[in-house]
Amino acid sequence: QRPTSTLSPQPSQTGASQLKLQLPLSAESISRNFTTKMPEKRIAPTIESAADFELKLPGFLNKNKTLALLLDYDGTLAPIADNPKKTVMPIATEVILNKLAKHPNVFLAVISGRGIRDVQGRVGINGIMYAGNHGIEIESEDGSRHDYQLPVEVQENYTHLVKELRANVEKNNAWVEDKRVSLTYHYRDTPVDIKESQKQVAIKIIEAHGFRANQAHEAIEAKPPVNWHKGEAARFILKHKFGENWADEIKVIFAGDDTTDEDAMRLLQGLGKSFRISTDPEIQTFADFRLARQDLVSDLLKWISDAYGV
Ligand SMILES: O=P(O)(O)OC[C@H]1O[C@H](O[C@H]2O[C@H](CO)[C@@H](O)[C@H](O)[C@H]2O)[C@H](O)[C@@H](O)[C@@H]1O
Repeated sequence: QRPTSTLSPQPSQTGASQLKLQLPLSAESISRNFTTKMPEKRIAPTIESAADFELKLPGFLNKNKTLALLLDYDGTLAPIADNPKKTVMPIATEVILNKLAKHPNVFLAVISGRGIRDVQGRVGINGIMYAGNHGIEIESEDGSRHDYQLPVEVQENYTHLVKELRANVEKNNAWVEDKRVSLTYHYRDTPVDIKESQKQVAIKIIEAHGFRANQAHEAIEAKPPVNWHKGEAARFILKHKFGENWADEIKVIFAGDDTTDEDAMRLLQGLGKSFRISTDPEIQTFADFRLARQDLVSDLLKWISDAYGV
């Protein structure tokens, strides 16, 4: 039988007595903790071509050092499609990703807002780590699970939330994607003149149930009110795989395109390099770089595979 574990609540949920468990262990990490400024969003330097990766990050990659590559799925590995069932990864991305997954010095994890089985099926690579539902569900390469346990009250509120959204705003071509612990309210095909008002009603219902409403692409992500998100999931994955001092041992790259990816970009600031995919030159982000187009993700992977001799 495969091992399972329940992820422990964070200090903000359990009281200060648990704070000591959060202290980093190495002297280097402790000093980094005290000298690092609070991360702030800003307009990040832009990467606009394949050549920009090495130009703007000279010598960052080193084939003798392990690289943890943490990637979002929708809008990152696969371009945004008008329906979640229609997404596909470009062939170039799929080919390089499969090769990188086999490299002994590359560790690959996909961290998605989708349900975990959904994203696993779409990426289709065995033997890598996956996180679904914005990190609430995590599955290691060997199939062992590390699920964040939602409080019973939150689970009950979730059930009511799905029902109420369906009854009130699942209309005019808008629909609810129920992912068991979080949901996405899709309104792309709602007529323009009622789109905004219907979306605002959906947000009110989500917030009335204590859930967080995050803007996504023609959709609202309703996430449970817990201190667990893609950032905590990324940190858990890195600790689980490489130990407490992961930041001293490995290189980390994260790429994502959405507001929910910003949690990972924020927590990884100064510890790795992150890329926010966005066509908006004014976008404020915690990422180190903005990728001007989704197709630059294939170039990012190519830059990595060249450096690692894949
Ligand atoms: O964290 P991700 O892997 O980026 O997943 C985020 C959400 O992606 C999906 O919705 C988005 O992509 C769809 C397909 O391109 C698009 O039709 C939709 O408008 C986007 O919001 C997915 O349906 C959600 O469950 C994920 O949370």
